[in-house]
Amino acid sequence: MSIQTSGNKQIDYLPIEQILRPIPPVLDYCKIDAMVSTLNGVPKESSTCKLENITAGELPPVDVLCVSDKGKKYYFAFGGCHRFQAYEKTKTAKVRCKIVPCTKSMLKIYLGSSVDNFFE
Ligand SMILES: Nc1ncnc2c1ncn2[C@@H]1O[C@H](COP(=O)(O)OP(=O)(O)OP(=O)(O)O)[C@@H](O)[C@H]1O
Repeated sequence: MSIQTSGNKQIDYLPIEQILRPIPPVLDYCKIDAMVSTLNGVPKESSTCKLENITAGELPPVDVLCVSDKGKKYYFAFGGCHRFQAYEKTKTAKVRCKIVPCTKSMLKIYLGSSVDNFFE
């Protein structure tokens, strides 16, 4: 659970290819393998999660920022790099998310002037 979404109980499922990930991941492959095992229904703890906190078959939702621009919605994730890898490895088409409404100028805090490269 994150500070941004602790009060948001709604879970959404977004197609993985619709989520933009501007920051290159730094990966712990043991963690990805443990998450794959959890998604496959065999809960396995990792460096950031104890077995008793795991639900077999699913991973905690990823926070996704949603920006509307010129009638189109754009989705950005700045975290969740291990969960995305686990979803790709298990060929899971939809990512379990918590969606946070955001504006282009808020996004600029993270992306600087390169923010415009992400919009049509
Ligand atoms: N093997 C696992 N099975 C189920 N849940 C896990 C497992 N490992 C970690 N988690 C949970 O997944 C969430 C994300 O973990 P973690 O932050 O380590 O990875 P991440 O997907 O790279 O996210 P971020 O980049 O935002 O840190 C946490 O709530 C953590 O408790």
